[in-house]
Amino acid sequence: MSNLDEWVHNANECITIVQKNEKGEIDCKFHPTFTYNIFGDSEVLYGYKNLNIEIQYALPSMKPELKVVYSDRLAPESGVEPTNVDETLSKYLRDDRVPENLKPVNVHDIPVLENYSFDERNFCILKSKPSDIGAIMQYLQIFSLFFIEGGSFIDIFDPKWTIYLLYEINDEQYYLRGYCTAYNYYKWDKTKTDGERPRISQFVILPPFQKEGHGSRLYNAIVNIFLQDSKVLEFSVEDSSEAFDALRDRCDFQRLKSMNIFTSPGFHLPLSKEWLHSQRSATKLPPRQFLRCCEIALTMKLKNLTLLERKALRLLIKERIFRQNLDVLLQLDRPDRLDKIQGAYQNQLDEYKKIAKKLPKLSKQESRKRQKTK
Ligand SMILES: CC(=O)SCCNC(=O)CCNC(=O)[C@H](O)C(C)(C)COP(=O)(O)OP(=O)(O)OC[C@H]1O[C@@H](n2cnc3c(N)ncnc32)[C@H](O)[C@@H]1OP(=O)(O)O
Repeated sequence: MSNLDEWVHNANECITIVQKNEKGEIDCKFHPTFTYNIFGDSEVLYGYKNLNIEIQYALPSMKPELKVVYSDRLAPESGVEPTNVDETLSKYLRDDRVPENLKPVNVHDIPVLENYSFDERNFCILKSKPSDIGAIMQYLQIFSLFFIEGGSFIDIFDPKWTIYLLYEINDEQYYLRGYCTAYNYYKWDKTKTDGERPRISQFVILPPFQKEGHGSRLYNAIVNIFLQDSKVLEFSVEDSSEAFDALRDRCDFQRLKSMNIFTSPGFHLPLSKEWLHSQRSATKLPPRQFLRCCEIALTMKLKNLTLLERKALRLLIKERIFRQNLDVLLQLDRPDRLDKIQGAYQNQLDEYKKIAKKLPKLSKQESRKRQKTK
């Protein structure tokens, strides 16, 4: 047998996802980020030389065609069973809980939430129940495995799911650029019996189109829907990733800024529980995310804070760190616990300073110096 490395391949590098338009022209090509759900934790494929796997998606139906090409395959006498690429991958290419031969979806019929242009290209965000677009959803599910760590298939027939699709429109053809699913939980409230708490579950912008602002556009369009819907009392995010956290912080901070939260009369240290409660409910953010945005804004004002205000900010952040890590911290003796909290506080402050560098500066009014008292 020749060099062993020739027969072993990283699945993420071997697989290429290709989108083709209705004329069969290539729209874009990219690799998956994760394949551990499909091929196991090592994401390794064995037993082929020069292995090349293409999953070709036909737009707009997203019907996939799998093409596996290699120059040589290990013979049975070698004692090594080559990975059954075709069979293993095919199980995930289509959600087999969806009946076959569903009526094709006409993308033009999906309700439009928003249109926008970027770089002289046109985009639209569509909103649908996944079951209404089952013919597309059956093939889209694998993208959550490919791009979200811990991603999984959703039950498209559960009416509590909503899907938001992002398409680029060119010559009246629709090109998929990303999507987001959200699940509608019930939220109890004294004043409302039909309160809802949607949770953003899967959020993907296809790799060639990341870092162009589409993720922020899609997130803001979805949040605007939540803000306009009187039934929605709060919205949250399921198992976020580092990149999505960054996007969320940036978008939430800017929205709160434009809602004048940081110029509200009660926005001063120490923050009162009443102020936090009254202001947060209008933003529909979960308490932790609302507080995080406030802490970022206060960190941006750090230079203008008095010693007492700085102490109040330190206590605010440390108290939150303590509450969030109660179980672990209570197991430490007092000096170690204080040390850990101080370290976590310092890291948090450094993180906020990094985030703040990418945010628009606070206006003079927002970051005004404390009025000197005589
Ligand atoms: C709930 C969940 O599903 S968590 C999992 C989230 N999904 C994933 O992790 C899957 C893989 N990743 C993705 O799908 C995407 O990277 C996302 C969703 C995380 C982000 O989407 P994007 O479209 O890249 O976001 P967006 O473009 O708005 O912002 C990303 C960065 O690009 C920058 N950017 C935005 N527009 C431009 C532009 N025109 N030129 C250059 N940079 C830009 C932003 O400032 C931001 O910078 P930062 O990373 O330094 O903060």
